[in-house]
Amino acid sequence: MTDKPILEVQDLSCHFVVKRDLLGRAKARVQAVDDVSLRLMPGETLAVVGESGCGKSTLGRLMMRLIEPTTGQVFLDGEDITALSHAELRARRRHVQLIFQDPYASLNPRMTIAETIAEPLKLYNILPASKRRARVNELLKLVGLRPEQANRYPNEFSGGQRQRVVIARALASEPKAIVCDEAVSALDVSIQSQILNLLKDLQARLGLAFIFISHDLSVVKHISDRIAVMYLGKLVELGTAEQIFAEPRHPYTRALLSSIPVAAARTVRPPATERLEGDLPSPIAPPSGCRLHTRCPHAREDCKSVPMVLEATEDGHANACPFWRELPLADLGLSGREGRDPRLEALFAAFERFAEQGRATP
Ligand SMILES: Nc1ncnc2c1ncn2[C@@H]1O[C@H](COP(=O)(O)OP(=O)(O)OP(=O)(O)O)[C@@H](O)[C@H]1O
Repeated sequence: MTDKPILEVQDLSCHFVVKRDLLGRAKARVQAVDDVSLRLMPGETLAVVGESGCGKSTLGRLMMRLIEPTTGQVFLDGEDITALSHAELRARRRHVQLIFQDPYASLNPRMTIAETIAEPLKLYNILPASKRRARVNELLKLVGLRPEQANRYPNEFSGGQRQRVVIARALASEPKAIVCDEAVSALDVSIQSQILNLLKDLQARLGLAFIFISHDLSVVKHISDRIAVMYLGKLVELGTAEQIFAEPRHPYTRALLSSIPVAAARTVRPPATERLEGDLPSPIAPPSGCRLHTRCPHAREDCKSVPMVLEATEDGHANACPFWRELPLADLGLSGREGRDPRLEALFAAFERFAEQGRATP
């Protein structure tokens, strides 16, 4: 890895206007992303996690300038893409690709797989028409599909195969980074691990960097180098996957981790010091100070006014709770939880039962 980020966002905010007065002036805004700074290094996987509505997808789209930031900048390979014209931006977009959750919705049902994968080759003028088919075949093989499948339509493929096609199309533009927005969430658990393995394999072969957006901490643990945790548009913690799982510091991260179910049929209720109270506040009028204070089990008076800024310790592990050293922390029992995705547990249990039956049959 070099020390120059492939993608960087600085003080990035996106406030959507959701209500206007008769004169068209903004009356209410959703603070979807608020003052976020992050760097993605070449070849790295950075996960962005948090509850639904915390701003993960908006952040992913801002990184590609698919939506315009309210304030802040996005740098791609050192170049500020928020300052580019739309024509200039189009040329740069090939370097960052986006993979969505739903492989059904992101493929055109009227285009063959070959046409779909060849699209970026044509759009970005990467190859002349005569060489595109050979490249499509290469890309199909790279994602574990067969060139003979190239003339088929998306409806002839399973969910996992379609996601492979989406990945092949993303690779066609030779990106340096891919934003995976809940890229495996819609897939069965066994297919999820195949796609995750494929992404890891492609990363090793092609030196790709990934932003991996997910609400599922047990998925990101195994594939991420670093993890950024978001709450109500703000970054609350940032560290290596090991730091986040071994020593979660922010009460929000701790609550997220302690709510990972331990086993398929058994969930352990987290201790009161690690549980959030109440519902997610409205992002239109987020709480003052630390946005978590209305739900935090450790909240004190100061939290209503304390600025929500990431502070890093020497090891680079950053979090936005200035009081984290003083928190009376319970043992989260993470050694029993880490990576124990309940769906995987169910799958392993099914395998074991199957093996048992096999042994019992003469
Ligand atoms: N175009 C939009 N106009 C108005 N509000 C929006 C728009 N897009 C997103 N939001 C709001 O911004 C906030 C963040 O949404 P976002 O989709 O980024 O969250 P998320 O963490 O990705 O959630 P999910 O996992 O459910 O997709 C939410 O309150 C959402 O309702």
